Formats: sequence, structure tokens, C-alpha cells
Amino acid sequence: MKRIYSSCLSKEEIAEIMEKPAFDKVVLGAGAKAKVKELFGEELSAQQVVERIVEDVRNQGNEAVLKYTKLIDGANFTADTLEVTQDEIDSAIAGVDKEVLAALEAAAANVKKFHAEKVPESWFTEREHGAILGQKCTPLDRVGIYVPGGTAAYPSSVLMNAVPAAVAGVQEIIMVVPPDREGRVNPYVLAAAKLAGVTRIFKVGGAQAVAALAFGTETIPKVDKITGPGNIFVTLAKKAVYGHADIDMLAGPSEILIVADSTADPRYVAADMLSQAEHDVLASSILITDSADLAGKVDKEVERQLAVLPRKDIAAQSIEDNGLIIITKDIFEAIELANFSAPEHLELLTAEPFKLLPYVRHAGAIFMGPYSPEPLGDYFAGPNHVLPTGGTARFYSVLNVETFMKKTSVIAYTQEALAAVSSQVIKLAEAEGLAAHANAVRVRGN
Ligand SMILES: NC(=O)c1ccc[n+]([C@@H]2O[C@H](COP(=O)([O-])OP(=O)(O)OC[C@H]3O[C@@H](n4cnc5c(N)ncnc54)[C@H](O)[C@@H]3O)[C@@H](O)[C@H]2O)c1
Ligand SMILES: N[C@H](CO)Cc1c[nH]c[nH+]1
Ligand SMILES: [Zn+2]
Repeated sequence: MKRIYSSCLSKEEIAEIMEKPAFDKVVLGAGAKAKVKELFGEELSAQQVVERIVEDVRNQGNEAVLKYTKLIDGANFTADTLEVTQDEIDSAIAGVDKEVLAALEAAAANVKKFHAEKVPESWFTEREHGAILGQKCTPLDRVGIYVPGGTAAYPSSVLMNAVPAAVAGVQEIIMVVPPDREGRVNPYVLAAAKLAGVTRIFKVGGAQAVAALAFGTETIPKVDKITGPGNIFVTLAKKAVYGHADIDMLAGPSEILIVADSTADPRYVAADMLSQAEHDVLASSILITDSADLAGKVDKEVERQLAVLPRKDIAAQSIEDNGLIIITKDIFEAIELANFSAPEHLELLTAEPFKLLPYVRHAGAIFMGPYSPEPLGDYFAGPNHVLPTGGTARFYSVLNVETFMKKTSVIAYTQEALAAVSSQVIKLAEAEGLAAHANAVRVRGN
């Protein structure tokens, strides 16, 4: 874990340390690099791997999807066995732990309640001379949801994608999820899909899944929009196919940034940092504090808690590569740096977090005070856990019902309303040199 003091560096130097590389410039760690070499027979960047996979799926459809699923994930399918069957779903559900199922149901209810709170509605307004203007809100017809499944299974991500899609009124929800080497999908993922109303499920992950959804294959239907989180390969693939289908955002490797003062409990800070570090070696965990005492304690706590984590490899690597503690002169400087970072998750572990909230400008989700740990939002509270990463919280929003809807303008003028403005419309059309535009108004006799 790196540790820096803001008083020893200029703002530019701190910014450089905190700045995340653009997604297409992300450098893979040694393990992932070696895996790419083994799979593709040459050294390629993540961007090059994704370009190759996306192009192949676009040109070869199923053939490429099956080839990459076998090559990368080790699962052997035919076009006929790529889709999860009803029998697979039923037997998965029959075998799951009933307490976990009950927790999933409770989580789904919370997610639904939160997302149903503000569903965008069509609206109309009247103007002079009986003109009516408005905006029509329409759910998308068919969406593709990506559910990650490389290092862990994510039934919670099924709910976070599919529940808002269903609340929006999307008719067809197509889910993709990586299979294990035997070609199976985690049973809780299937149970969550049934709970949330997913229409069809395909056992394919990574860039090949995203490309299949964007272009369609002989088996996998082309969708209008692709949503959901994933690792660097998934995120780059979403970026690459944007325009063939819409995407929700770039929701890549997880991030947590904690702004804490001397009142924070170092055990909580360390636990929350590790909670995101365990997602991915590329995940990032940052503490920014005005208390040098807290910084020292958190550093030690992270080591202590890491030592007893059952699956510590990923978290340890992530903390080593992307763990950072910054000690600032005051808490406002900490917030300034947090805004610069625009993290996926921001925790405010300070005496009065609501006093700081107005100063926060860029974060995917904000967790307030000692009893709102980030994993509460991952699983249960109700707000969505699909969030922008890599600094893109500066301009992307959290996944929500609106993500699954589009807005269309409605313009309904009467003859009198048109007559009242026609000379001005004609003038503007003529100023642009567009005579046919002007004529379309003039021909109506005004
Ligand atoms: N931002 C968010 O909202 C959010 C939410 C949940 C999870 N996440 C992130 O999702 C990610 C989940 O990652 P994951 O790996 O467990 O699952 P994943 O499903 O995202 O990725 C697994 C797939 O990646 C592909 N892949 C793996 N190594 C490859 C290689 N060397 N070359 C080509 N393709 C390769 C494989 O096809 C595999 O199916 C983590 O980074 C986690 O932090 C983000
Ligand atoms: N923290 C992840 C978002 O970055 C979401 C998640 C799902 N399961 C556990 N965590
Ligand atoms: Zn998480």
C-alpha cells in the first residue's frame, strides 16, 4: 500500500498519483499478461484482445462465441447448448440454500421498492393557441444484461440489472453470464434470474458475450442496450460495441475511496477497503484522511485483516498495486481529492458526514457514516450497485430505471399556433439556407 502526505507534494503530483489510466490504456498485471500469452500465443494488451474477440464475433457469430468460450473459459458448448434450459433453472433452484434464497428475495424486494419510487413518466404541457408539447417515455424493447462470473458469482448483479429493467417495462431481458469449466452457471445466479423476471439466459461471458449481444448471432439475439458490470475485458468490449447497441456506462473493476477523520474506526476503514479489493487485482482502495494517526492504524489493520481472509490472493495483490493512503491538511482537502478521483464508491466516515455531502460532486454512490458499509449497498439497501468506474462518475450516473427507457419529443401545434410563429421559423430556415424547410411552413398557408 502506498502512503503519501499532501503537504509534501503539489496538487499536480497528487493528481498524477491518483489518476486512473483510461480503460484502453490499462496495463494487465503479471498473471493476466501470462494468461493472455498462453491463450493467444502472443503478448497483447487487454484492448487488443478485446478488438480481436469483438471483430471475430461480429464476423463469425456463434462459431467465434463457441471458440472463445472454450479457449478462455474452458467450457465446451454447441449452438444448441449455449442457452440455459428451464430444467437447469428448476433443478438449480431446488438445490439452493433456502435462507440464501430468502435473503435474495428480500434484497430483490428492496431493489424493486427503491427503483419503483421514481419511474419516468410521459408528460405533456399546453402552450399558446392550443399547442401541446410533451415527452413520451418508452421502455426499450430488448436489453442484454451482463452478469459477471469470473472470480466470483454475482446473483446480486442479476437483481441490480434485471429488476430496474422489469420496473421500466422492458419486454425481453436477455442475460449473459460466464459458465464454469464444466459449462454450469452458479445456481444462485439462476435463482436470482427467475426472481427478477429474466427472459432468456446464455452461458457466455467476457468480450465474446458483449459482442454477441451487440451484433446478434445465430443463437443469441441482438439487443438494443447492454448493461451491467464486468472486468476490464467486459468493460472494453462495451466501449467497443457502443453505437451498435447502447450501453449503460463503463462499470469496470471496483473502487472504494474513503474520506475519514480521527473519529473513524480503523477496523471499519480497513474492512471496507478490503471489501472492494477482493473483487479484482485491478480494483482500487483509497483512504484519504486528515488524521496521520488513523492512517497508521488503518495500514496495520489492512495487513491484519488480510492475513485472515480466506481468499486473500486477489485482495492482497489489489492492495499492493492499487492501495493508497493520503494524509491531507484538513477534511476539505480530502473531499477535493475525492472529487478529483470521482470514485465508484465514496464512504464518508467522519463525525458529521451530512455536512460534507454538499461538497461532494463526483462519485457513483455515497455511503454515509459508520453504519452504511459499502457491501450494504452491494447487496441489500435498494439503490443500484452497477456504478461508473475509472473516473467516469464525473459524467455517468448509477444504473436506474431511466437507463432502460428512452424519451421521445411530442409536438402538436394547431393552425393558429403555427400561424403565430411561422414568419420566425421561415426566417431561421432561410438564414440556414434551407429553402425546403421554409417552404414546409409556408405551404401551410401562414
Ligand atoms: N462497477 C461495477 O458496478 C461493478 C459491479 C460488480 C462487479 N464489478 C467488477 O466486475 C468484475 C468481475 O470480474 P470477473 O473477472 O470476476 O468476471 P467477468 O464476468 O467480468 O469476467 C470474466 C470473463 O472475462 C473473460 N476473461 C478473463 N480473462 C481473460 C483473458 N485473459 N483474455 C480474454 N478474456 C478474459 C472471460 O471470458 C470470462 O468469462 C470485477 O472487476 C469487479 O470489480 C464491477
Ligand atoms: N462492489 C461491486 C460493485 O463494484 C458489487 C458487488 C456485487 N457483489 C459484491 N459486490
Ligand atoms: Zn462488492
